[in-house]
Amino acid sequence: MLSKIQPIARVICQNITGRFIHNPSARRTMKSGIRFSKTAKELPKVVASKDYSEPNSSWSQEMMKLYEQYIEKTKDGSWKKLPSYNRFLVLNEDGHFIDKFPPSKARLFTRNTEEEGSMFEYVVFANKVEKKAVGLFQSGDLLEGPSGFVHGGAIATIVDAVSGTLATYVAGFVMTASLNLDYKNPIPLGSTVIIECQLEKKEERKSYVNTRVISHDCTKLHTESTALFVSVNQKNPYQG
Ligand SMILES: CCCCCCCCCC(=O)SCCNC(=O)CCNC(=O)[C@H](O)C(C)(C)COP(=O)(O)OP(=O)(O)OC[C@H]1O[C@@H](n2cnc3c(N)ncnc32)[C@H](O)[C@@H]1OP(=O)(O)O
Repeated sequence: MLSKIQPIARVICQNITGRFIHNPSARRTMKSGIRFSKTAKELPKVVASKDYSEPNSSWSQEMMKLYEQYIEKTKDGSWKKLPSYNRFLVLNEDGHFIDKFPPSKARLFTRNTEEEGSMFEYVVFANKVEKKAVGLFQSGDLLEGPSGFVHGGAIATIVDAVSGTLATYVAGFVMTASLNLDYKNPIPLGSTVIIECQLEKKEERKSYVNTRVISHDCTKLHTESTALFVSVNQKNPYQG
């Protein structure tokens, strides 16, 4: 088992709480719902990789200004900046990687390029008490749909990613069961928008999230969305 998982372990390192798995011998229950048992000490050390939600030179002034506003909000502990990597680590309840983990070339769809600014530049902040998340999203040239505007599928992707992050943050491992979008106004390619997500209600395994995508200056509503996320045993999604 160990020889199989070592190559994967070098690449991935994420849990949604932002805590890295640098101490495999620790026995604890992660807030994400991914449970580590004492057998986790058999796992190789997992090394942190790049946090793609850190600012880079492609970020616009608008993106940076909003980022700094939200960083300010993290200072009293009410909001938390969630890190973002290009793989998602899933362990079973015994602390081992699940059998059907994607091959090592797999990348999170929204983090699949090293070319800064070309696709999805985004960062997510979350407030657990208020059950809210805010995504700051700057669209890159490779996300074009209608000339000069962002593709509707790319908008759905980033709304799914940010609202799904909120659902994961409050409910643990989830899958998107439904995602409904109303496109109100096109998003200019290259612009920065704010993605505001609110957990509307949670009923047992079901988390309902409402989302609004607005312009960086809050003057225009671009998209509205409702989504249902269903909590699943983390082993299920990869069982054929
Ligand atoms: C770094 C972190 C990043 C996090 C962000 C990630 C965002 C991206 C997330 C994704 O893209 S996930 C990929 C896209 N989604 C899928 O491929 C999911 C495919 N569907 C499934 O796997 C299953 O249908 C699902 C897990 C959603 C539910 O199957 P289950 O067998 O586990 O549950 P079940 O069918 O019993 O439904 C549980 C409850 O949800 C309800 N439900 C399920 N699907 C529904 C639906 N579509 N609409 C309304 N209700 C639904 C269902 O009625 C039931 O309600 P009750 O408990 O009240 O009876």
